[in-house]
Amino acid sequence: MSQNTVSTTPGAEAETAPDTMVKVRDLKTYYDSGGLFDDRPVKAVDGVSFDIYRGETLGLVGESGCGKTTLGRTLIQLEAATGGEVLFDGTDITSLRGDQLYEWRQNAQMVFQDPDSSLNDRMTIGEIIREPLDVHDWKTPADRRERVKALLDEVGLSSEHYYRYPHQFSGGQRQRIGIARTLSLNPDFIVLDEPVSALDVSVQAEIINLLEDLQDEFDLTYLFIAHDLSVVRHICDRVAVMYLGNIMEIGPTEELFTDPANPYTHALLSAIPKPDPTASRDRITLHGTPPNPRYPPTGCPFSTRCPARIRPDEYEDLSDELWDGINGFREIIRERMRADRSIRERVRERFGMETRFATMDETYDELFGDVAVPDEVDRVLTDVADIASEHDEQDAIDRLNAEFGSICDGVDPNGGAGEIEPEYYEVSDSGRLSYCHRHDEEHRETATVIDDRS
Ligand SMILES: Nc1ncnc2c1ncn2[C@@H]1O[C@H](COP(=O)(O)OP(=O)(O)OP(=O)(O)O)[C@@H](O)[C@H]1O
Repeated sequence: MSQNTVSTTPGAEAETAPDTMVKVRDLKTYYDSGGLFDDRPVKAVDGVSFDIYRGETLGLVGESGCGKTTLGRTLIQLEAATGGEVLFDGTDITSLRGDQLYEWRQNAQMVFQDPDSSLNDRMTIGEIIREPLDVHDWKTPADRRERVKALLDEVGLSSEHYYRYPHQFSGGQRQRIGIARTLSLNPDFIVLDEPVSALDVSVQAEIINLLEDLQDEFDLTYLFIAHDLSVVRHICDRVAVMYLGNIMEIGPTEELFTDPANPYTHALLSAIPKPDPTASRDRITLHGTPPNPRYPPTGCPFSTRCPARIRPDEYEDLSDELWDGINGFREIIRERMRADRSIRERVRERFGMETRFATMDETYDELFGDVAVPDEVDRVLTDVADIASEHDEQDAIDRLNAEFGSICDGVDPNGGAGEIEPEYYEVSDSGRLSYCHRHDEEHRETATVIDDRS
């Protein structure tokens, strides 16, 4: 992959880009955490910018909890944005209220993952599909009945199903009913939130084919949220990869799958089980779980687990094992800092009694017991362990960062005080974007760094 070092703002290439339907700019959706002692919000979507082109299927992938559903819901205003803009054909829908929002909603709908819980069991199929038409007072009751019958036909059901109830249908048929309801007001844009994940594998392909047919017939634009990357590869024109409320990479599907640019995309793709177990691509083990979105790390959101995290020059030659151990150490200290320790636990600690939290010595032994640690590194790590043992976790992390931190942790290499975040870099001729410092030409490319590890 040729590395293009020009950093850019997503959507900046709009003049030559295909017809843009939705422009998302610095969108944030935070949830109040309702914490008694800590009122920091859950940063479910933490400043994303991207475009959705008319008529395309844009995939949205990432681990559970990274903010996919929240982003999808915010795009159609089922969730209120905390900040930023969602421009649909130029109108910022985050600022619509009352009648205007109600009118606009006809244009954008959502298909939910679980067709069991999204259909009201006490309503007939006809009533369920007709409800949006009734709510919007669409034409006459007779027109509505006709429209519902036509929609039943469109989704592969029949008009006889009008007076039946959801429990009389299979999972796949119920999802067809959900799709018919979604189509009733003739939307332009549909968020498909894991539309086939709850269905039997044998039925998934049928629903995917139906969605593709409907897209062609009604010129629909889809945001397709999914866990299953093989489905995404099959159905999506472009893919956005999300991690901890941020979009890490976005670009054409095939390109992104065959030549990922962002370290997180590498990691996500390497976790796909391969049909051929002897295939050469190595699995990158992602250590730990994603950080809590109430306490995202400083700098790059993926820095705490990144297999290609940039190191300070003097530590470039440390073994990967030791480097991973140091990163794990930092995460454990971060966790301790935020652990929701019960009052009882705190009292026990206060009186020097044992608690369920491992001591720093135990942690240190576990991480570094079997690893060769050069003396100068050992001195720093022992120092950090001592500071953390005194519950000065922030001081311990500051000490770790001062020694081992890099631009990825938000540390300014020029000694500035502000926190540095990555920028988007254009990484291919198609305009694919990746959010990672590695694309700056002064650093080695991600693919090389990852290859060297394996
Ligand atoms: N109503 C809410 N109130 C508080 N926190 C929420 C709420 N909804 C979601 N969250 C939190 O926001 C973060 C993002 O959740 P979201 O459901 O958007 O992720 P996701 O990627 O869709 O996950 P999944 O794939 O499991 O559906 C999670 O940490 C989640 O716990």
